Amino acid sequence: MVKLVFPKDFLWGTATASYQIEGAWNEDGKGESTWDRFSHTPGAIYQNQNGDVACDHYHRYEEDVKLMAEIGLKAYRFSISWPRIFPEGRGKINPKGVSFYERLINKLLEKNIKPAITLYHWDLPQALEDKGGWLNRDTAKYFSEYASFIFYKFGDMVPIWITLNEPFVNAFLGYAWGWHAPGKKDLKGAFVAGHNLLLAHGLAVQAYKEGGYNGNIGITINVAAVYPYTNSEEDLRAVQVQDAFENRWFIEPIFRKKYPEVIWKILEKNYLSFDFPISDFDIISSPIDFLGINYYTRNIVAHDESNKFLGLKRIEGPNERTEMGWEIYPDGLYDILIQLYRDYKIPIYITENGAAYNDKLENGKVEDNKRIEYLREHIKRAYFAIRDGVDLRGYFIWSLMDNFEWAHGYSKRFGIIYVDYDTQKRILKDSAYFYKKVIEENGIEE
Ligand SMILES: OC[C@@H]1[C@@H](O)[C@H](O)[C@@H](O)c2nc(CNc3ccccc3)cn21
Repeated sequence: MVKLVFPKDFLWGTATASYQIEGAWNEDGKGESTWDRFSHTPGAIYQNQNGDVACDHYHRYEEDVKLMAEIGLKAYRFSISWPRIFPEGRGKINPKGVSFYERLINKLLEKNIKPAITLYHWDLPQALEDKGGWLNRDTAKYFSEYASFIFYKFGDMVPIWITLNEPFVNAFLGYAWGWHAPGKKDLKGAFVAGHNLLLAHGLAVQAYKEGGYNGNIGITINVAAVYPYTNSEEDLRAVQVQDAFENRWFIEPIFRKKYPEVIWKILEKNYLSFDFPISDFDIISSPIDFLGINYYTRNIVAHDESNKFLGLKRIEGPNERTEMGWEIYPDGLYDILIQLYRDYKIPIYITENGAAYNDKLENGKVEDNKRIEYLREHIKRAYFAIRDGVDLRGYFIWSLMDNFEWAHGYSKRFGIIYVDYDTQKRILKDSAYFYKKVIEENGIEE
C-alpha cells in the first residue's frame, strides 16, 4: 500500500454552522433569525422540526471542543449567528452573544485548534428580513458593520475568515424556490439577493483589509463538477450553462468583475432585469486570499429544449448515492479543483465535504463504514489535486457532529460524531477514529 502524505501544514478540520448546532434560539439576548422564523412555520421543515435546541452547542461547547481535541483537529470551521451579536441586525450589541464566541474561540486556541469563522451561514437577523432582507441593498452595508465589529473583537485571534457560505444556495433556495428561509418564490428576487450578498462580501473584505488584520479572508462557494450526458455539441453546451449557473455565478464577479453571460441570458429569457451601479464590481472584486469550496457530488447534464429555464436536464449518475440522494463521485472533486485552480490561480480550502448516512448506534458504537469510504476516496482526490499542482490548503469534513439539516430537520446525519438528540449524548463514530488516524499520519493509504 502506498502512503499519500499531505504537505506539512495541511489543515485538517471539520465544519458546522450556528443555526444547525447551537440551539438557545432566544436565549441570553439573541434576536430572532430568518431560520428561527422559517423553521417555526408549519410545513416548512420535516416533521415540523426546528433548531430551537439542535445540538445544544451553546451550552455544551466546552465538551464539544474537548471532542475536537480528542480527534486531533487542526482547525474548526463554525459560523457566528449575526442576531446573537446584533439582535436587531445593527445598533444594540448583545454582550452575552459576544461572550459566547469569545469563550468558544479561547477554548479552541487553548487546544491548538485554529478557528475558521464563517460570518454568515444563512441565519439573517429577522429584523433585517422585515426590512427586505437581501432584497434590500442596505443589508449589504449592515453586514459590513457587523463584520467590522466581529473583526474588531476577534480579528487578531482568528486566522481564517469566510464572509459568506454558499450565496447561490441562500439566494436560490431562499428567494427563488422557497425551500429555505425566508421562503420566497420570486426568480428576480434571487438575482437581486445574490447581487446584494456579493456586495456584502466585498464590503466585508474591504473592512478586513482596511483593519490590517494578519489572517486570511475568502468566501465559500458550493460547487458540483459537471459532465455531459453525451459528447454532442448540445450536451457540451449544456455543461457550460450548468457550470456557469451553479459554479461560476458567484465566482466570476469576484475574479473577473462580471456575471457569466448565462446569467444575463436567464434574466433576458424570463423578461427580467435588475439595475445596480457597475461600480459594485469594484467592491465585489476586492482581492481575497483564498477560495473555499463545498463539494458533495457531481451533475450530469443533457440538452433539453423543453426546459425553458436553462435548456438542460440533469441525468442521474450510475454510482451509489448517499442518504441525500447525491451520487458519490470522488473524481468530481479532483476535476473541479483542477478547473478552478487553472482558471483563478488562488489558494483553495475544501470548506465542506461529507456524506449523510442512516447511522445506527449499536452497543455504544456507530460503524459508519460507508462514510469512511466516502471520506477516504475524496481525501485521495484532494491529494492527487495537490500532486498535480493545486494550491490546496485544507480539508473540512461536513460535519463535526450530526445536526439540523435545514428542510430535512434531524433526519439526515452528516456528523463524524453521533448525537443522541434525546439525551444530547455525543458518541464518536468509527469515521471520527478514521479521521484521527488521517490527521496523525497527515495522509492516507492509497
Ligand atoms: O447538506 C449538507 C450541507 C449543509 O448542512 C450545510 O449547511 C451547507 O453549507 C451545505 N451545502 C451543501 C451543498 N450545497 C447544497 C445544494 C443544494 C441544497 C443545499 C445545499 C451541502 N451542505
